[in-house]
Amino acid sequence: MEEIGFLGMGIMGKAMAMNLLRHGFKVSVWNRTLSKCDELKEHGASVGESPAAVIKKCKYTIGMLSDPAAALSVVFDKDGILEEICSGKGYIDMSTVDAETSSKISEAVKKKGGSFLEAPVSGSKKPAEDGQLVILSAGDKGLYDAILPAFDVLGKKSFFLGEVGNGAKMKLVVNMIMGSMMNAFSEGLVLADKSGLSPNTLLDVLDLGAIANPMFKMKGPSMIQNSYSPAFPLKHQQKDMRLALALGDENAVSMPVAAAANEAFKKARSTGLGDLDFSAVYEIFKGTEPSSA
Ligand SMILES: NC(=O)C1=CN([C@@H]2O[C@H](COP(=O)(O)OP(=O)(O)OC[C@H]3O[C@@H](n4cnc5c(N)ncnc54)[C@H](OP(=O)(O)O)[C@@H]3O)[C@@H](O)[C@H]2O)C=CC1
Ligand SMILES: O=CC(=O)O
Repeated sequence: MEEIGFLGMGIMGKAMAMNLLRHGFKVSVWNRTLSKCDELKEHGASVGESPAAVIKKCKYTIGMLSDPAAALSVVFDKDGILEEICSGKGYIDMSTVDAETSSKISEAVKKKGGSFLEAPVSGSKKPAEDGQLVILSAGDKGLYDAILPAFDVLGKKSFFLGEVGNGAKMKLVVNMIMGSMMNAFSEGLVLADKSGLSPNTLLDVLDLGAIANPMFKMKGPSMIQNSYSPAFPLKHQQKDMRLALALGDENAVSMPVAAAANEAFKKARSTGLGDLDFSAVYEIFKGTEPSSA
């Protein structure tokens, strides 16, 4: 396949670009903080000086940016994607954003003759490293078909969900559920501890029953040790709760559980936990500050 552009070398983007390199793809990368491209360069990537430069060089470019503001910035700002996107080129935004942001980008790219696919992912740092993401794409079907060889490396399953916005909405619903679960899990760990039970035994019991899941299994032991090295930063989980609640507003869906979870994530952010893993919301329920990160 032709050289693939990759914008955004954060936790996810770096792992995904590395994975493409490992599988023999030629990759051209860009990151706002340029030094984060160094490791990729050592592994054979070329480095572009701007999003526009990467788009100019590559037929297909992937973006993995933090939030709607960042996703819009790489498209619309100076030296952004719109300066070079044209007929025959495609942009694939894998960031988690709302449907409105995605539609804005899609319209602008299409107006320049380019094609657009949104493709947010489910799965965190480790699945990104291992090529085990779940890819939730929507938009241009031709672009989806063309980029599938790369998706097959990045993910274990790719969905095509139809018109732009459907991928974004699906991702927000999934993360709304995940954020709410993390809150219930944290409350349960505190309740076990305060009522004289062993949180470790709780993990064993949970893992054998109907609500066993990879998230409890993976995050539980480190949470009990107050260890929150970021795989999925808490500030991004709170962004996803906020965007999911807005989707609930638009559709008049009452979401009291998600609203309460959002408050806990907001509180965690306000106490300086935003850059830690989203499981650090546990500290809010314990009513303590983390002793280690
Ligand atoms: N981490 C995870 O487990 C998962 C994350 N996601 C989603 O993927 C996306 C990326 O997440 P993750 O990699 O964890 O996030 P990080 O915070 O690690 O990385 C964010 C990236 O966005 C860039 N960025 C931020 N603001 C701007 C801006 N204004 N202009 C240009 N670039 C900008 C950062 O650049 P710089 O280095 O210069 O700050 C960095 O490359 C998010 O939408 C997140 O919700 C989805 C699934 C899992
Ligand atoms: O968006 C986060 C994830 O783990 O999926």
